[in-house]
Amino acid sequence: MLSVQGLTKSFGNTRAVQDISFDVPAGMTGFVGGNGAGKTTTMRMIMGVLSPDAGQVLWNGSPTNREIRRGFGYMPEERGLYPRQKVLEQIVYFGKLFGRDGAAAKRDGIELLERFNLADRQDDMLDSLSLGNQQRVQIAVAVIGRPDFLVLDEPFSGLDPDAVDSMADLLREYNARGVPILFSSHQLELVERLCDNLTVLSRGRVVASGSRESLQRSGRIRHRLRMNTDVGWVRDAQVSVLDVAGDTAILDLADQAEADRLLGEAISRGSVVEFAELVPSLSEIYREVSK
Ligand SMILES: Nc1ncnc2c1ncn2[C@@H]1O[C@H](COP(=O)(O)OP(=O)(O)OP(=O)(O)O)[C@@H](O)[C@H]1O
Repeated sequence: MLSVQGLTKSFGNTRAVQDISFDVPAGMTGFVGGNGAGKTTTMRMIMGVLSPDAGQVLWNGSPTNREIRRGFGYMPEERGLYPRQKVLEQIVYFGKLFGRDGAAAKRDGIELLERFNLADRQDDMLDSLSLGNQQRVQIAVAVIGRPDFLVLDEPFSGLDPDAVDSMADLLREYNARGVPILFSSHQLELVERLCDNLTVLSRGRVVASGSRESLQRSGRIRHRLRMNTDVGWVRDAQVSVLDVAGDTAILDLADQAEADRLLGEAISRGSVVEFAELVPSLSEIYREVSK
């Protein structure tokens, strides 16, 4: 597990991140936040590209160093590949930098290119590929060293739906092998689809962090009541009413006792068609904590 502890970083007078702490356990962790929230700065500190003003990064309980970070795969925001180098050569080159044997890196590189439908482009120059395809090569480079941990800065941006799916499949596979993944994204529907955990930054601070389950249970759970009759009466039922429209009401109930009381009153007034908890989606949680 990776732990970020109290990281702080300023650029001149700009406080990019301030005393942020969160864990990246096994599974996939979505790292979200508005423009300038501090995601890239945090990822760069995790990778040792930037040094923090304060705080530390732990990997399985030990402070990270160059050697530990050699086991981390990274897809930086500024996609740092060589435009005038052949695709496969480039993947093999990075594989060797990560200590892989050349032949093994070549074998894995070809397999990765096949997965991304790029096998026939392996001897082409990188800059002859479309941007989306260059991004697929960039992810191949991030995983060619067989990383223990993956840090991916906006891996899905600019990809078409097929490329998103093949990227997502690849990440799930690494995840299943026990590689924790931290990825940033502005695409909340993807975060919703892929993530077990979520960390939300807002203006350089962590405003929510944890498993999907714990985050969904931490706020107040809303309820939807639908009856075979008008539910306008809930306005006088001394509960917090978020919305009423005809036969349906959305309610913010304090606890089980309040839910039981409301349901009892509903039954005494007609037939209850639905009385259900509305568990928030990760996107809703994101919007709520980022206000
Ligand atoms: N090298 C730098 N020099 C000066 N300011 C910087 C530098 N890098 C980041 N910042 C500032 O730090 C803050 C956080 O930026 P960062 O790139 O980490 O945010 P982000 O969450 O990745 O944003 P985005 O979603 O727009 O990529 C911003 O105010 C940014 O302008």
